[in-house]
Amino acid sequence: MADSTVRVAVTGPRKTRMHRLIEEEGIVLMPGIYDALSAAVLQSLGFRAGFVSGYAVSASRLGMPDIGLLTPPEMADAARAICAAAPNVAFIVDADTGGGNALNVQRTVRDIIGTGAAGLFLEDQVWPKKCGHMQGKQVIPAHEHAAKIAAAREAIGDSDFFLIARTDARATAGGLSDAIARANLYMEAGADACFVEAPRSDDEMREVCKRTNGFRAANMLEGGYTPLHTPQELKELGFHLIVHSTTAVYASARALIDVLKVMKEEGTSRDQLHKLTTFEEFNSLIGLKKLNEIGARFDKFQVPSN
Ligand SMILES: C[C@@](O)(CC(=O)O)C(=O)O
Ligand SMILES: [Mg+2]
Repeated sequence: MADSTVRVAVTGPRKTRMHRLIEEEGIVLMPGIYDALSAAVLQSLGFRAGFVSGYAVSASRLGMPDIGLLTPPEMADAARAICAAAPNVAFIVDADTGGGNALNVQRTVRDIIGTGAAGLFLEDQVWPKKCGHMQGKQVIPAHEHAAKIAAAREAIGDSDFFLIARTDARATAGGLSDAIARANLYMEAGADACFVEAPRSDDEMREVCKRTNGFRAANMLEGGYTPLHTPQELKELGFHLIVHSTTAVYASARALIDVLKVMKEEGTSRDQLHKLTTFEEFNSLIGLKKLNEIGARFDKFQVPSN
């Protein structure tokens, strides 16, 4: 029988950045971002954690949907730029299926640790995978994914890095019960948290929280299968981590469409300045002042006088 209590206190020797955030905040809100600029915005607003979304990186980097076209090195490259642009934010990276078998998973995990990220998601879909809220998903056998989770755990070793095991089985013939059994198996294999993707109602979300062990993640994808909730509501249901995978990329797309549509019609941005950041605001967002100060210190090389 699975433990249904919401456990927040973290005991034992492994306590990563993410464990500490969960302990301090009770539930950790992670907007999905996709490049250095969106990461800088997140940091400037004071978010302590963020999610490098495969869906959003695939869209922003390739201009393509989340159907398994983005490769693990492309994702690691995006994560590197993101972590560098927002060093105060703990990022969880979407590693999709990890790129193949246990050996691929270990290479992917080490690459992502090298980006400075705080953890990753590893899912049990058949490659090429699909966004969890699209039709036609398939999953690999549970024991195979459990082995991939164990391989990821071994690759993590003593690193300050958090492992979230995701299952997409809710959408397959096994349904919610299989998804819950898989989540618990993956926790036994060494995950720090589980993520049952795309429950379809509050009742299903409650069931997930009642019957899975350890920390739990929820995905609030606008237009997806899962009802949208506030952090407080999700905490009461029994979740500890929230990813908002699509909010930022949808907001950017909306803003770009609206402003550029008018520009196409009118040929100027003159009447839309209120919809844009200002020159000063934008330069400040991406750290111009600090860089100018550093540059000024090295303007002239002076030999220290004795
Ligand atoms: C969380 C997600 O994997 C989207 C999804 O499959 O639901 C992402 O890439 O943001
Ligand atoms: Mg994804």
